[in-house]
Amino acid sequence: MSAHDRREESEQQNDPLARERAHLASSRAALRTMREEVAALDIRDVTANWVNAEVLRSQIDERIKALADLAHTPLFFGRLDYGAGVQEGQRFHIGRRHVHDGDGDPMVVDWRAPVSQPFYRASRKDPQGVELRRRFGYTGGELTAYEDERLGEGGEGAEQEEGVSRLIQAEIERPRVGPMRDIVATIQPEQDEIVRSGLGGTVCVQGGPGTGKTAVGLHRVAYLLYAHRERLARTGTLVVGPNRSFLHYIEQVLPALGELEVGQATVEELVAGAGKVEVRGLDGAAAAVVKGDARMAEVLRRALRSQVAMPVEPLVVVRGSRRWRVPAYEVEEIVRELLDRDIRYGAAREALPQRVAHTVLVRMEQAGEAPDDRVQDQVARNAAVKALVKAVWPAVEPARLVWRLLSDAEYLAAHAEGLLDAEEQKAVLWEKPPRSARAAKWSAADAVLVDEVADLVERTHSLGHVVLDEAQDLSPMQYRAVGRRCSTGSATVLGDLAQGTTPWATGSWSEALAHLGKPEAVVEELTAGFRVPREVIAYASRLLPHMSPGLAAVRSVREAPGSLSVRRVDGDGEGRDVEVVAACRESLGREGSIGLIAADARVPALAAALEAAGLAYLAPGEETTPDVRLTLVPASLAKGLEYDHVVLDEPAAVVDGEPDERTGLRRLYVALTRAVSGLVVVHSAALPPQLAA
Ligand SMILES: Nc1ncnc2c1ncn2[C@@H]1O[C@H](COP(=O)(O)OP(=O)(O)OP(=O)(O)O)[C@@H](O)[C@H]1O
Repeated sequence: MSAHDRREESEQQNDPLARERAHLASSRAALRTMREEVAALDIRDVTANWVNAEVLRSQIDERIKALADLAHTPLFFGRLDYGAGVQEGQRFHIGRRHVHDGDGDPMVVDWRAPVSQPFYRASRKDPQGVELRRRFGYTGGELTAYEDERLGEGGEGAEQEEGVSRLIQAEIERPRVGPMRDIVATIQPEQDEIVRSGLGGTVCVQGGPGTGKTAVGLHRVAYLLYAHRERLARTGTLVVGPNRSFLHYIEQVLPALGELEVGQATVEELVAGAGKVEVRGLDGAAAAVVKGDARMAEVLRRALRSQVAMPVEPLVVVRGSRRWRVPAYEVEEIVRELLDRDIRYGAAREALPQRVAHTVLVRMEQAGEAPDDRVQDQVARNAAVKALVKAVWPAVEPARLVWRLLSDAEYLAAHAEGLLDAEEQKAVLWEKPPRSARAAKWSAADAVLVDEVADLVERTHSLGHVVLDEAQDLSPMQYRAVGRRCSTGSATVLGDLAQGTTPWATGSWSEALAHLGKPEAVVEELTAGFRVPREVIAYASRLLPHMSPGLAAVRSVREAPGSLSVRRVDGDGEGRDVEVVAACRESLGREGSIGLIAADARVPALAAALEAAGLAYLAPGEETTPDVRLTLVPASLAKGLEYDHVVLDEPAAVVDGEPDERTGLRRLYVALTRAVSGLVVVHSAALPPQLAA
């Protein structure tokens, strides 16, 4: 060892930060070795078969990808030193993935491993065997700080009674560029309980804006994939979000956690794929409300069952010189029995010929013949039996059935009797019925109806786990559509009743969960707000009693003095637009992302104003870059998104852009709660009185 090395070693021993940096460096080296080992695997030794080799190769490629060392995601973010107990004297560095040294000893443990759990849960009251918890701070990939909490007896440290620690605060306020990031280093105890809850049960999370619902849902998927990797690899997992721009915003979180296999879709995409109808039409609110109502499920069920017609003539099967006759009432018995059983229309249709053939077989036996199974199959395929099935239990094309219901007033009336009143029936009927199912301009709600019928005909494939975000906005029929995609699995349902902005938005989680088919799900509440500073959330919460009475305001963990500014511009709108552009420019003088949120109808005018001022801007879902950090956001797309700084244009226009006041106020509430560091409200019209109060 050189004198220089010796000096370095002794400095490290005295300097904890230097020691941690050294551990980081050796962990990275170990990760590199792990990657090289995988890359060097010679698959010729293990498989001679070409197909197997291809499969193995792609698995190895995946593994290499998963072992990548990402420059901007620190390899570990925390450390636990256990005191007395099962893990006595053990020390673990906690990170996004497991890293081990040449002897197989862990250098970094995965945050999802059981030994990591106390990192998120232990407190001074309940240390869970932990002596010391250390959190690391990074600047541009460099380990630059740490924060200690001594949880053992008489301990002291960074833990605070109120609010969150300094590092967490800094993490939340770290300027945003690009898509949503993970929160793995700073998951809070109440969030962790949800993240680590078991795969078997469905969890529903109610939480105000910025309480971390989306973050928690995504981390739960990552956790479940770790804890039940094989099972979920077989059954699949899916994240359902409200629109594409939202899905783009969250799409990097799971890959950053090493999970590359999770699907993402909007409800519309889910059902359009299955029902094979393309959504090209729009419904008025009245039609959409009825089409989304759960009573429609019964209308569809009745219509489908009405396709089954009782036989009127006996079945006559000719085989060789003999004729076998089954009277109509006997066939009817079989049909009724199939109708009574809880099986899909399609499955019953497949079972019918075998059942009928069986009665023929019984007759043959009674006549002294000794037919075997092959004979039953032959009879089932006999032309007379086929013709009977076609007449009695016809094949159904789901889109055609829905087309007929929405086109034919009498047909609808026959199946909606006692379920939908005359006005409701009128609301769903097409004014000008398309000539065929193919020619129909299906709406989003129609596609859900087709999907429901498709499921009645043939069971929808169920995934192992589905995360449903912004769930408050789904209609009962949409809940059913999502529910059948996790009928044998479980779900994480995330939402905020106060942010419901559809005419059918759910009023209670128990109702929503019943439609989803998970009435036994537990409803958890998140109450601590991470995104929005205290001053801003207090301002937005003025709306709560007017739009969602009974819901408690979010308790923000962050104080950011000066984070709210409300600017009134006298005179016409031109002055206001100038002020809006000025506010955007001012925000651009700070670090991070900027969202200009405005009523949808105001977007074109503001786009023109930004262009005239030479300010480049993006649409929601387009990734911010260091060069273009401003996004022009129509209020209807703001849900779920966030920006470091928000400029909110004309609150009254946001409220007026909605069909009713309650929806308008909720839309405004969403817009007011997108800011992490600062909100500037610019208006020339009077503020809505509920906000001005
Ligand atoms: N424990 C945490 N540590 C650090 N940041 C957090 C934590 N929890 C939440 N956040 C941050 O707070 C912000 C809001 O989180 P998220 O978008 O998940 O909230 P939400 O409840 O889904 O909000 P909304 O109702 O508005 O959709 C995000 O930037 C998220 O990273």
